[in-house]
Amino acid sequence: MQYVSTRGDAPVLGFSDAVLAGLARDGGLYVPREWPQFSASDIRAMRGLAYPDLAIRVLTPFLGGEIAAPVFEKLVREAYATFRHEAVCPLVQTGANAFVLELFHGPTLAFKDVAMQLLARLMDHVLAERDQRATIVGATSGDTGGAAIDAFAGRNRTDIFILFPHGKVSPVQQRQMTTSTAANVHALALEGNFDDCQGLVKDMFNDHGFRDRVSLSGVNSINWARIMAQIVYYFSSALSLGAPDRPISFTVPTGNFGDIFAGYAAKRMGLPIERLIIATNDNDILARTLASGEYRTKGVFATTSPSMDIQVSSNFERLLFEAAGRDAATVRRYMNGLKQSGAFTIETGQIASIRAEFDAGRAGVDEVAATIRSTLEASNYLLDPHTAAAMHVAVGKAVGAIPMVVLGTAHPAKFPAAVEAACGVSPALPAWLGSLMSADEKYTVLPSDLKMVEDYVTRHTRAAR
Ligand SMILES: Cc1ncc(COP(=O)(O)O)c(C=O)c1O
Ligand SMILES: N[C@@H](CCOP(=O)(O)O)C(=O)O
Repeated sequence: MQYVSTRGDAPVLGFSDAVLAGLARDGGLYVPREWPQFSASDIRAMRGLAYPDLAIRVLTPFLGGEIAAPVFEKLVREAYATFRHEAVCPLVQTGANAFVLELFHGPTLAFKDVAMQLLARLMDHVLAERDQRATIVGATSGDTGGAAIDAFAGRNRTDIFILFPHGKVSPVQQRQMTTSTAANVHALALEGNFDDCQGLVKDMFNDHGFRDRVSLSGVNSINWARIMAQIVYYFSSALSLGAPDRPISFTVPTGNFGDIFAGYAAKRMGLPIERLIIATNDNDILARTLASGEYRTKGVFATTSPSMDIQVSSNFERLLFEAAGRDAATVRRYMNGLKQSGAFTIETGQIASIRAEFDAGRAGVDEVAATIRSTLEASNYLLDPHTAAAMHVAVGKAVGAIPMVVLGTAHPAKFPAAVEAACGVSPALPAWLGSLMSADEKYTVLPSDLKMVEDYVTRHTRAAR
């Protein structure tokens, strides 16, 4: 398997190089040259597999033979042994034909753990084989940072720098980043919002001198391996509900479009998915884009679902590449428009092809709170605000007998204030995270300034040449 850039002007890479590359050198995102295919009988044969075995089956075609089967199996088993639920990603019924796919049983209580635990092990393996080190720089609106720090803490071949928007993440999210005692972990509170953090990370990748000097790698969903690992739970949940003999729809709380793009990938690989529904909060750029065909950024609003407070939705570029028939020139034109004027208009045929697969809806802060309350009353099920945004959208989009799976992307205890304000119940952190809120915090506040962040990284990484 080879990986090509959505902007068509970067080297074509094999799997291991794509894992280390993060962003392509032309500013684009890597995608597999073709989608592995599973027939209905291949999918039927996956029924009953334990999650790690399913992951091995679904993901092996992406490796292109670069990682020996016993090694990959060991990495996968170790990654999912960190989860505290036997099913890894269990499916819970919350209504007639309505389900929540719980993705928050990993070490940091968010869906990011599913991919990050595997990615850290894959990177370590590739770096060890090459006897190299890497500097990881990541941006977070709250959950990626904690998951990445947990997965990479103490790893000898990587130093990790996480940029989070100062004062704009929940206290639990912040402490998951700032209480690590590992010497290779650096939490950086940036004066700005998530889009500023993500913009700086991309600028660092596009500064090739810096990139090469520190052997830069990325752990955001710009890294193909993040998306890849997230494909598996679309298969596991659909199989539980009768795939491939029954189509399933998914509603996904969406920010950077990584999670829902993994669903699109699963569909392209043969999984019978009826609709992929994008749920946004008040930062509704994707819902507006689907309605109007124009992608137009406006300011970021702070909401009770802070991890979705995003305007520049990185992985939408991967979808545009597919919708444009993999024409990199079209993607470059759109991305230039975004850079120059904060907007671009999607060609008519392309937006029609996106609408054929996707639907979208928005949940405002009051609707999120009302959904937390009503779901608790009706189903005795406590939602976090991100999952609640998706639940609100899903209710309006459910169609007849087709099961609707809402992706449960975070544990409610990560957002106790918003949950308590909505329904009066303050969810407690699991006992094994008990010391989190009293541990000492360590982080550095930096302005949203490329040079200052690059200088900080250069001074603190062990990978600088
Ligand atoms: C809890 C939670 N839900 C939803 C999202 C949105 O996911 P994505 O960025 O993959 O669209 C995020 C952040 O990524 C998140 O942390
Ligand atoms: N919501 C995310 C933002 C970064 O997304 P990623 O999937 O690209 O890492 C977060 O919680 O940090």
